[in-house]
Amino acid sequence: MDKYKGLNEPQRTAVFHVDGPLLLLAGAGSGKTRVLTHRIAYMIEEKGVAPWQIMAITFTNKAAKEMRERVDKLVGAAAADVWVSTFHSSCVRILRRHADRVGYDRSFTIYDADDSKKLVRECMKQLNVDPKYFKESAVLSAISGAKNQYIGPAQYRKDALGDMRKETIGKIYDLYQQRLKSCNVMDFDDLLVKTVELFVMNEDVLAYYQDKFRYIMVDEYQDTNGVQFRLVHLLAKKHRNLCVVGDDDQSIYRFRGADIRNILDFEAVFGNAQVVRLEQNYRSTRKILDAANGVIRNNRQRKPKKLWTDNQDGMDIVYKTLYTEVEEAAFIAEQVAEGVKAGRTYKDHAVLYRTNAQSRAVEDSFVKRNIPYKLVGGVSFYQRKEIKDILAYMVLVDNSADDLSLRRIINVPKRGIGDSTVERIGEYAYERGIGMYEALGRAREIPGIARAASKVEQFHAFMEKCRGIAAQGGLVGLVETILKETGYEEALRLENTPESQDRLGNIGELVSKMAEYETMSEDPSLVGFLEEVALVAAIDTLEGDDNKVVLMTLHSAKGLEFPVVFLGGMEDGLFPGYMSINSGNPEDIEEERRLCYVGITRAMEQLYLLNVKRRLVHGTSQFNMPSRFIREIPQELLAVHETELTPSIEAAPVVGMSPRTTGKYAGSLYGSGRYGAKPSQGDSSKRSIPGPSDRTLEYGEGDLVKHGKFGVGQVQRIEAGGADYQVTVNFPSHGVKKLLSSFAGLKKV
Ligand SMILES: Nc1ncnc2c1ncn2[C@@H]1O[C@H](COP(=O)(O)OP(=O)(O)OP(=O)(O)O)[C@@H](O)[C@H]1O
Ligand SMILES: [Mg+2]
Repeated sequence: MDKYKGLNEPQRTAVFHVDGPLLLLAGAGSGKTRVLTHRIAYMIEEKGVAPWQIMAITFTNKAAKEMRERVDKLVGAAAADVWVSTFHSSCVRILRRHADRVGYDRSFTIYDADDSKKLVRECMKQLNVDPKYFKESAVLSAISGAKNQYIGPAQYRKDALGDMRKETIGKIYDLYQQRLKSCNVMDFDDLLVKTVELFVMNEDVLAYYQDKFRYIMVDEYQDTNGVQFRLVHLLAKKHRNLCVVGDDDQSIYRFRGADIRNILDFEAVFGNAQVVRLEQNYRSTRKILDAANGVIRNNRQRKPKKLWTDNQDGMDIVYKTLYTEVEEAAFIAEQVAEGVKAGRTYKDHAVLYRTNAQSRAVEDSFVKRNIPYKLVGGVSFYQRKEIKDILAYMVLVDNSADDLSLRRIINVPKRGIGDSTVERIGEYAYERGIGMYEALGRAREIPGIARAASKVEQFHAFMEKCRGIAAQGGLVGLVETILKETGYEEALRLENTPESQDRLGNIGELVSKMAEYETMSEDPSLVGFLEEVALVAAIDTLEGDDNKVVLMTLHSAKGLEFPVVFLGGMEDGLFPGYMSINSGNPEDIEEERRLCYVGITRAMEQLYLLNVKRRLVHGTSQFNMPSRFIREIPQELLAVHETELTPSIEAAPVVGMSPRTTGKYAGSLYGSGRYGAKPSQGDSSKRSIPGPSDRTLEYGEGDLVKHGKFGVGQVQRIEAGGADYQVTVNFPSHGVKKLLSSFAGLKKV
């Protein structure tokens, strides 16, 4: 039972409560996820629960991977059969076995958002819906919203009666769903919807899984939506051994249908639930935690709670205003470089932002300074054109009913099959109720494509050949055939531009991934590979062992932690965004505030809050006020920098910086010596202090210094003490130390 010594009392209560419903409701960094992993260990080792009877669901693939690793470490090989996965991958696993029970072939394909959008576009075209009035993305998000609430097309159309706009969307939804089904394709939301449908319609299947998964755990439960709730409820209602874990203050996916009531109503839905609250935060320094508490307490819609910590006060939170986003980015790069010089690793640092577009400037500055970084989200690897092209070939080999993939590549690279030919093939197939691929085999019969018929036949023959190769296994062989015989690779090589080189590099990466998949997986198959690819959420590109700075949106940072966190763009209009400021709905600001709370609580030791006076957004300058969330942080927690403040930002507890023209831009936040440790200190220009023995120190109050034993710390006070200086330094890992400068060997970092 030694394993459980590292848990506090309420954590242990939660770990040892195995039977019956359990709600673990607690703030950020209080060890919720840690409880889950220990609970799995406890059930297997102490309660004799079979690993395959345990299902643990997390929100992102990255979180699932991390949980898997932690469980493996705690339990060892015995844990291999525990299902640790996201909702989506659990559903895929279930549907691969039973999709026929909901009218799909088990080899169904999975569409990503981009594919779905294309299909919506096609449906709109077929229904003559004017894209001027209906944006695909809006239609798709309405469809997705409906699916998240488990509302099917029929129900949607019924509810829409009388609302013209909704009626139209209902029609599109209906056709979209038909088209998906006829191509044997599911979109991301369908994975959940169809699994729920499977259980609702097939009692035997449900009973099987209810008995299989006797113990169910869900992390980040505050962000579950309607269909996810149904799924969990169906699975758990027989044995009622359900443990959900979450924090209402971290509910940030309302826009994707997350329903905070799922967690707030848990006790009502599952009677006799044990409720455990955790209040001690183990992740962050006290200052960081106080800042987070300062922000979140402004939300009205929350269960009051207060997190405390035994951790050190830690360093002041750095708040800095720069002039442009380019300077903001340069500043971040500078700080990372300094941190690394002082002994941190790159991956200790994370840059979090509200919108993906903000990453661009940061990336540029990192490239300039040779700082390795990893972008999570944005245009992920699998969204790149060349990757999607090659994968479309492979999807078509796997599932010839997938018309969308066929359309994508029938003339890529160009092989003389024009748009009108493709349309004719589509019409021909549609009239006969067959797939386009089947129609290719009858090219000669298709009216109006006479000249292209032989090209179509050639393409068909080539695809047949590929299917032959695939049937014999050999993924790499298949992809190489595609790359060579279609001329795809050659065309890029001839183009010989930096972009085409880049694309070739990406393709090379894809081939290596396939090779790796083939050697690593127990039972490699084309469909298995494609599944893995389809499930790679953006977050997956974040591999633990890569020593790189992580750049990602606040949304994808949920559940993660980093020693140093930069929150850029702390501006009203960006964070919180204009939409939420102007919506008139206070809930929108509250959601943004929760996101801010999530962001702050990712930081373990050091937090930077940054904003700029002028930001280029879509090519136009925006002049934003500092984010209201900054004002909500107790001012004494912020490191203030004396500077020539402009009147517009003086009102906020702001640190500005002098314009670039007046001198060197603050090379280091502390390094320029113009920062005081406390705002109250007023003048903090302590570039160097003349000392008793006429020596000068290279650091001033507020500076970061490195000590041989204690690591990096922040200078709080420097006092002249006879022949030497007494320097008070706050080391996050060792607390506040008073040192004599001549002995301490402190180096400014
Ligand atoms: N009892 C404990 N003793 C020491 N460290 C702990 C304890 N509980 C949790 N921790 C550590 O605190 C950090 C936060 O834990 P964890 O990630 O489980 O929190 P969480 O509540 O899931 O946070 P979030 O709300 O952000 O998901 C981790 O580094 C974890 O190892
Ligand atoms: Mg967690």
